[in-house]
Order: sequence, then structure tokens, then C-alpha cells
Amino acid sequence: MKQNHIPRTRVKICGLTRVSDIAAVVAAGADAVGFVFHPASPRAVTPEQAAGLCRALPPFVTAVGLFVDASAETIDATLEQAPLDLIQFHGNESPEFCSGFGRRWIKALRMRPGIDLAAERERFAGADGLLLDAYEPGRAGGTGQCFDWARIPPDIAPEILLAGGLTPENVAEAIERVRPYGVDVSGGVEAARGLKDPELIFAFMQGVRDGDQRRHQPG
Ligand SMILES: O=C(O)c1ccccc1N[C@@H]1O[C@H](COP(=O)(O)O)[C@@H](O)[C@H]1O
Repeated sequence: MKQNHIPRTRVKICGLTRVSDIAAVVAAGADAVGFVFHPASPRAVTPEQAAGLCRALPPFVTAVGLFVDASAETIDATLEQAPLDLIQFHGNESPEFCSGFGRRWIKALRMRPGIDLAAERERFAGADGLLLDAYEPGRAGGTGQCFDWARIPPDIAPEILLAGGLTPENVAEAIERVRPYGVDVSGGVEAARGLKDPELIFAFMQGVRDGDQRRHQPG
């Protein structure tokens, strides 16, 4: 995914579990919603639940399904029930596995010590996007932790979705410093694990707009 000019930072809000979450995210103006199909997550939904949530989505808002090392059978069965536009692979899936579902897909890379982002970008050249998340041993993601944004090479930044510990308070600074294609948030807009908070969602979107103003300010 090559992005030379980025008019505004795209936003995905992940881990929605209720129709009221969808309403809040759509009203706030996010571009994409994420449904977590990782049973260990407090935000996990079933394919049936996700299908119902997708029905509440208006046109032009992308539905993303998040999987962590799920089997091909599980993913196929989920795709049959829920009309997902895009798959987010958040585990140790290979590029060959990721491209086997006839859907657009993004690959999450957890920023473990020593990760070679240039090599990973090459390896996942077939992805529609790369998402960078914090690394915490023993946890698949959605940790609410930031990683050191200075580790992102500037030439890769315009292609990536930045994730990991973003909040209404830090997202403007993240956008100004990293200049990513998009941002992805889960825990930072929750009132409690798995329960999104409309006010935090609105505040997050305001933070994104502030960050966009700052990133486009000359000099
Ligand atoms: O949200 C989850 O529960 C989750 C579980 C397993 C893998 C990824 C998960 N979420 C993704 O994690 C990042 C960062 O989340 P946070 O903002 O730090 O809470 C984001 O990409 C979510 O899509």
C-alpha cells in the first residue's frame, strides 16, 4: 500500500460488541469498525453477533474481522455468516495463509524487540496494509500499551495503521509524530473492558482531527 499524500488519517475502532457501539462510531465519523473473533478476548463476538452488527452499518464504513491464528475452517465459516470487507490477521499467520480467503487483508505486526520492519514489509507485500501494535509476551494484542513510535522508519510510516495504547489524549501527538495512514484503537475508547464509551469515541475522533491539523501545518 503506497500512500504519497494523506489528506486525513483514517480511523478504525476495534472490538465493538453492541449495536449502540456501531451507532456511536458511525456518528463520530470513523472509517472502519473491527469485530474480534479471538475467543480469549473480552471483546470477542460470535459470527452471528457480528452479522447482526454488520446489518447496523451504513454504506462506506468498512467491517473488519480480527483473527488470531484461527484455522482456515473457522475463518471460512465466519465469512459465510458475517459480511466482512477485510480481514485483520493478528497472530503468526503466513502471507500464504492470509491470502487464501479471497478477501482484502491487513497483517498486524507486534513490535517485538529486534523486529525488522523492512523485511516484514517485504514478506507481507501482498497485504492491503500493515498494522503495528505493541508487543507484550504472552498476549496477542489489545493490550492498551504503546510502543516507542520512534522505532517506525519514516519511509514506512505513511503506509501503516498505528495501534497500541492510543487514547483521546495521545492520538494527536501520535499522528503528528508518526504520520501514519491510519490509526486503530480499542481499549482507549472503552468505559470498561469490552464496553465502548460514546464520549471517548467522540473525543478520540476530535484528537484525530487535531492531529491532522498539526500534521498539515507548514514547517
Ligand atoms: O482487542 C482485542 O481484544 C484484541 C485481542 C487480540 C488481538 C488484538 C486485539 N485488538 C487489537 O489490538 C490493537 C491495539 O489495541 P489497544 O488500542 O491497545 O487496546 C488494535 O489493533 C486492536 O485491533
